[in-house]
Amino acid sequence: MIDVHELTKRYGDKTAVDRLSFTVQPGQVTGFLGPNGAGKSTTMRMIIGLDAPTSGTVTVGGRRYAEHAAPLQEIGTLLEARSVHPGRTAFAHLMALARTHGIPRSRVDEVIELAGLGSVAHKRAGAFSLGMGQRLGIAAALLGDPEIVMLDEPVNGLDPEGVLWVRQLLSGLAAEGRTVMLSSHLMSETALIADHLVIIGRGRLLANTTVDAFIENAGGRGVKVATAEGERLRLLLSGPDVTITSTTAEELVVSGLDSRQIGAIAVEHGVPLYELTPQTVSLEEAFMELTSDAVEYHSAPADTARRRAA
Ligand SMILES: Nc1ncnc2c1ncn2[C@@H]1O[C@H](COP(=O)(O)OP(=O)(O)OP(=O)(O)O)[C@@H](O)[C@H]1O
Repeated sequence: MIDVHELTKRYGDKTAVDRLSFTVQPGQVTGFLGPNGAGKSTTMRMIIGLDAPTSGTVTVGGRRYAEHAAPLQEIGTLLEARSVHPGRTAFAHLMALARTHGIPRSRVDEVIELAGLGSVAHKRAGAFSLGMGQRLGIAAALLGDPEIVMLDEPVNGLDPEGVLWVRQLLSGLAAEGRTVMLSSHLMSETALIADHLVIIGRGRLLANTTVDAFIENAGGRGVKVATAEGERLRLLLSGPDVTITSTTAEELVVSGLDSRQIGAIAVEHGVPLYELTPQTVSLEEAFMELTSDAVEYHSAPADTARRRAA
């Protein structure tokens, strides 16, 4: 468990983190969200003692980070994906880290496999793509087989296969009872990976909620379905936990069933579909609404910018 209590960090006049309190529980994936500059990295740096709080406390597994004899085995972190010597191979980088903690070579081989780095393990890390660098960072975080894993923007730069890999990896770690925290500034992406959300803006806590509750508040997990047989499909999909609204005769928004279930029912009854789209827009909008007062730099709406330029 990570326990953040009344944590505050000031840089001169700037308050980066403002009396922030939350806990990250074991057995689930917690998404730590906020717009750029919200204070996520600063908070994570304080969690592992890279920055000293101005006030407040934070403990990792019941103790301050510095009090752990072998921190790598307590909490694995990815904070700066590119903090690898570019001339070193992935293997050499992980081996060097392992030696500082008495971790055997067999574990290095294991995390290389786990991170899908087998074919590039002996290539210089400086030549790695952003995605490969992220995988190496995640491999390093897992090296000590830690009970707590904290990753800063782990899916940044990953292709869809990489995002899926991170998702499966993190939910697997959580299922083993570990504490998993990842930061992001992308709501819809995080909602796919996380079970719980801690959302901050301007260093302050804005929401501490389950993903399901957040989605429910944002209008539910709707799926947009378009068909020429709207009325028939509505009857076929109806059920006690299903809500269906329609914007036009050919368009339904369904909650309570996912797109896979809707597609299967449509095929079973021979109803042709033109569109079957899980709606994530409302989620992103709800996040933007929640954090809008906390965004440091607002961009002008596109039409205002165009008018100004004209
Ligand atoms: N060393 C520093 N000195 C002065 N100000 C800082 C320092 N580090 C961070 N800040 C400021 O503190 C605020 C929070 O920054 P932080 O990097 O923690 O945000 P973030 O949520 O991680 O953002 P991003 O998503 O852009 O990484 C920002 O306004 C930032 O400019």
